[in-house]
Amino acid sequence: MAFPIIDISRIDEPEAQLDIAQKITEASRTWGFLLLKNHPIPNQDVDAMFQLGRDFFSLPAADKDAWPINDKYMGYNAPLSDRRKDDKASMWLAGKPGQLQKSLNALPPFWHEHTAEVETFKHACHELVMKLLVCFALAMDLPDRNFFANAHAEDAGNGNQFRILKYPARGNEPADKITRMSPHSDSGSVTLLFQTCAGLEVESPTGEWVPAPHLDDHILVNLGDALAFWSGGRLRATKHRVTFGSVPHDVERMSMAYFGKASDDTVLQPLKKEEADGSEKVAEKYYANGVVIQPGVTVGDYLKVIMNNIYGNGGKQQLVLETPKASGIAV
Ligand SMILES: O=C(O)CCC(=O)C(=O)O
Ligand SMILES: [Fe+2]
Repeated sequence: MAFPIIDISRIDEPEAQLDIAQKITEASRTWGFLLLKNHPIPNQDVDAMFQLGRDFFSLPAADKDAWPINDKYMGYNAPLSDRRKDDKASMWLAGKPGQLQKSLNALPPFWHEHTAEVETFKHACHELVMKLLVCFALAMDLPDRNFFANAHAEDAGNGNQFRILKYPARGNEPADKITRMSPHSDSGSVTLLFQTCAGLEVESPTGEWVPAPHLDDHILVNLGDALAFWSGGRLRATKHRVTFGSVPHDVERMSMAYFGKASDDTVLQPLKKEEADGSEKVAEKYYANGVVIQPGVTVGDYLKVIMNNIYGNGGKQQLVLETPKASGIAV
């Protein structure tokens, strides 16, 4: 089954929308990953954001290290600090619109004069996430096309997350000795992923690791566990990882991820799924990244546990070396 590539140039046209929605939703059910072609985010804005990231990461450590990622997903994540093994650095710029300018003390000074640019880019990403959420509801024939989108207001709670990543060139290290990004599924709803070159691998519908294609000017989309659970299994949160097997040893890789998530007070009650015999089945439990999600949990509570697993208590940069046994989630 070929990796899905979907042209969304006509996504706003009523005559074309249902067909595009069905293609996107089918790809999200089978692969949980797809490439968007002819999307509305200007390529020069993507390039400009990558350039900001490049300029920032090339600063001396002293200009970055004093602003580690906080529990609002803002700040810098130095190389090898995620679970002390992934060889990448990242900069988190989360929050609802306007929040970056209000949180300057959490951000390295480099970003202080770029908050407006980042906010504009995040807003464009969010608009696209909303369109995709409408597509899912349309293709699932839900009574309200905004069923998912309404829970994803851009200015709700702590807002959405945006992350710029840099994976250094691997130099003389053997490609298979380095973990770039450990296998994981994303935790929220819809992730938009921009990349400067290949390197991402995803679990195919038949369970093998396969490279996600890298095509200029396309956006990769994948789904997170909260939405997969909520959809009652109609959407798949696919495991993915980053290796450098397919990237020349002297090439660094950058990526940017916009993580659209439902507002923290959203209660996850999985949609019922009709079985072949006409009976209705509801998912009772769902395992994701060492955490159990059960019906009735809120997105906020669930994400808190995930954050804790990756970054330690309250996101205060106390690292946990082992993922704790599934616990803590209020169910
Ligand atoms: O760098 C990439 O391509 C993947 C990033 C990713 O999976 C993540 O940030 O969750
Ligand atoms: Fe991811």
